Amino acid sequence: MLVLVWVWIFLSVLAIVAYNVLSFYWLSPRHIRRVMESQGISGPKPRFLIGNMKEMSSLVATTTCKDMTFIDHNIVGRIIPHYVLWSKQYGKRFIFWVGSEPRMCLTDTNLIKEFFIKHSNHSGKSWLQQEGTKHFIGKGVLMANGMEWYHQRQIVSPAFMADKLKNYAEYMVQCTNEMLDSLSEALRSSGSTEVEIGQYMVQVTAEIICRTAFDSSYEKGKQIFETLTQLQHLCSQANQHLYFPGSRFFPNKYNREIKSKKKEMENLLKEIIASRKVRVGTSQQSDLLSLLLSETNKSKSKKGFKIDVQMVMDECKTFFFAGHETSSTLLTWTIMLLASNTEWQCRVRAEVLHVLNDGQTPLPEQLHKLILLNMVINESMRLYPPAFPFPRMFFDDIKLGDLDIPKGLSIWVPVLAINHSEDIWGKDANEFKPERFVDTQTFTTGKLFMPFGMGPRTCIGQAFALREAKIVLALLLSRFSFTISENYRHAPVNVLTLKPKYGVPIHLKPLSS
Ligand code: HEM
Repeated sequence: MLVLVWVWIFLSVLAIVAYNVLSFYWLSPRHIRRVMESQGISGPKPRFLIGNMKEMSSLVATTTCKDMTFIDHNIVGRIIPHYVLWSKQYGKRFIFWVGSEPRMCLTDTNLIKEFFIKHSNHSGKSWLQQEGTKHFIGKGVLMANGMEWYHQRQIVSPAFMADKLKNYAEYMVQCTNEMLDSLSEALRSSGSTEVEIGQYMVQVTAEIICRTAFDSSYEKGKQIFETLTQLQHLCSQANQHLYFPGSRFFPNKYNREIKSKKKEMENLLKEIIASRKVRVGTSQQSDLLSLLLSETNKSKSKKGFKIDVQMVMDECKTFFFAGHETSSTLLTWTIMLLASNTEWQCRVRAEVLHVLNDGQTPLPEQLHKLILLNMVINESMRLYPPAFPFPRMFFDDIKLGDLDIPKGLSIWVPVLAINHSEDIWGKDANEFKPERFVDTQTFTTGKLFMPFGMGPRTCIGQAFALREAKIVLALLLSRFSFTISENYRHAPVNVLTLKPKYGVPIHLKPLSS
């Protein structure tokens, strides 16, 4: 009798699992496809489990296998060739499949605004995205959904208030001056004028986030950054197998390595946390880490949300990643643009020297006056957006403009294509022309420009990132002039952020000489 009960339980569990797998991988995608096709929206035919992943990766492999012949900013066909192909075949709104997840491409300005602003409560990061980043940044604010996201955002927001940013500016200046000193030293010791500037930008942004968010030095944070980068690469390789049910449990090379790297990183984070726990409560520190730690000391909040040590670590990983990868990319591309457009470099330098006076210690109120520099930064983010908003999945059936959107469909906004669209920016959309940003009103009205996302989930570090970019660039411009090296190979690639594949070698000349 007992055996029969066990067999019955086993078969019931098996039936539930089978139904869920069937529903997730077949019934629900089929339903979504039917609903969208009935509204005239179609796309390339997906394959079972892998969707259109194979076509996408082979298209990208073909377009990125070679360098571009000259510094051409027309990079849409290189970075998102599938968008170019499918929008021609199926129109601007089309559906493609990442594994079993259907994503609808959306380029219509009004619908994008409606989607990000009005429907953020009904949408969020999908299971596939969360699984893909789980071992790398965990369930921090970037990947959380619903009330979990809301509470986390409330907790970390004070670290990005205006008064905190003012304090951070001092660290930013200090870290930048140290980086510029090490640049001077590198030139002196090597006897060469050439440096790969990207690595200096990675270092300075890492140093800044370590000191401002975690009150730790780069030396301490360095190991974390290295482990995080290794994890990022391992996870992106392992993600190619995520479309198969249960693939994360396979004891393959990636999963084993991911497990051990994750442990290594969390041990490092635990060390930082333990050393800070001693100080929390005794000091007036209000950086990100102390805000998080003081939350762990509280008993349950009103809504039952409690932050534990794992959550603190996930938040730290999120900020280590989000707080420096994007910023270093922005700085590197901007330097590439200024190094290959020396007329603009001279104009911005003249502004910097005029506004900063001694050029050594930019004050927050002076940064607001760097209008030309701001225009250059915007133009850089338009041509080479460092990050794109993640696709968002609808968790309810909703109406978006004229469309009935079924639950389970994700929206993908091709920011790069929008930023390079001739319909929006004019015939010179692929040229470097910072003057298009002279009139800031343009962007609050017609044009869609969203380097930091939009709506309630907009980038929490936007003001931080812009302040940091202005300080680093202003100080660099006030100490050096630079030109692009003949060794520069123009080869943008998308590896979570949009990066120059071989870095950016430039020739530097100290201004005093
Ligand atoms: C040039 C620099 C940066 C760019 C272009 C950028 C861009 C973005 C974008 C597009 C999003 C939205 C993602 C989405 O909608 O899925 C985002 C979110 C986020 N960013 Fe940034 N970011 C930058 C710098 C920073 C910095 C310096 C920090 C922290 C110190 C930061 C922390 C975050 C966090 C925590 C989120 C998640 C917000 C949420 O979901 O509520 N970012 N960023």
